[in-house]
Amino acid sequence: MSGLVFRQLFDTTSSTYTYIIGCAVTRLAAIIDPVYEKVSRDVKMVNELDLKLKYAMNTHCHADHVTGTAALRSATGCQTIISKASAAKADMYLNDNDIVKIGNLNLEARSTPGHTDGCMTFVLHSHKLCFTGDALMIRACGRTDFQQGDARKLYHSVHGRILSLSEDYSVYPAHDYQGRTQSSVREEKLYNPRLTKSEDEFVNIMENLGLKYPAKIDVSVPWNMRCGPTEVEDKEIMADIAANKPPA
Ligand SMILES: N[C@@H](CCC(=O)N[C@@H](CSS)C(=O)NCC(=O)O)C(=O)O
Repeated sequence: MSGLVFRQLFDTTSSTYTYIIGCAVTRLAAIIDPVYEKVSRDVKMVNELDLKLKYAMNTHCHADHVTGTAALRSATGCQTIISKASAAKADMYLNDNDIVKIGNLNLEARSTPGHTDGCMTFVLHSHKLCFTGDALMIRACGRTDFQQGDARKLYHSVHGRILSLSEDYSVYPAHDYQGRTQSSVREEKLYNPRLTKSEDEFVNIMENLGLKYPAKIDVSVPWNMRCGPTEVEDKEIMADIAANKPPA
């Protein structure tokens, strides 16, 4: 990928993908959807790639893991970013169609609500990549039964803002639970078992997913509304997260 330094990292506990996107010329970088317990790994990787972290961003206020964005700011001096519509705390807030400049790279922020109101998909047109968070997953999509979940909104977000990209765009989600790493707009248009259906059928599927609530929802949402802990992988905080104890 000419001009781009790109890594996909995985957290086995929450099945979260974290992405590093770096400009090969200026060495400036952004990290998307970092996990609190993995911040040391991420800082090491950024350093080994000879990058300087400019932004730590979230696609949305996650409900299943605590974000590493504020800890990355403490460790590297980067700025934290989330959508304005998320109502979560950060240094910078994104609105629909905003562009995040990372050296010579331009990352477009597309509002894709439905899993939460503040969900954004980040699109790197120069390299035909999109980071879909929990809006579009591989052969799946984000659930719509809590936070501000709305299946009809999600259906229109995914069709209007993601599957409308050209078919050769690669799709990188925030999670996969079956070991898959990436997809494409073409594959999801053809094979997504939910989004290939009519809107009404999609709503029916989403109302009957029968998923348990994420184990860490009660600790993740309050932390993520404040950008996560500022301490880097603090043992007591990690023990509290493991014990489902929300921030004071
Ligand atoms: N078991 C996991 C939570 C799994 C889950 O609910 N995943 C979410 C995204 S994280 S809020 C989702 O939208 N899943 C959709 C799907 O079809 O799997 C846990 O306990 O954390």
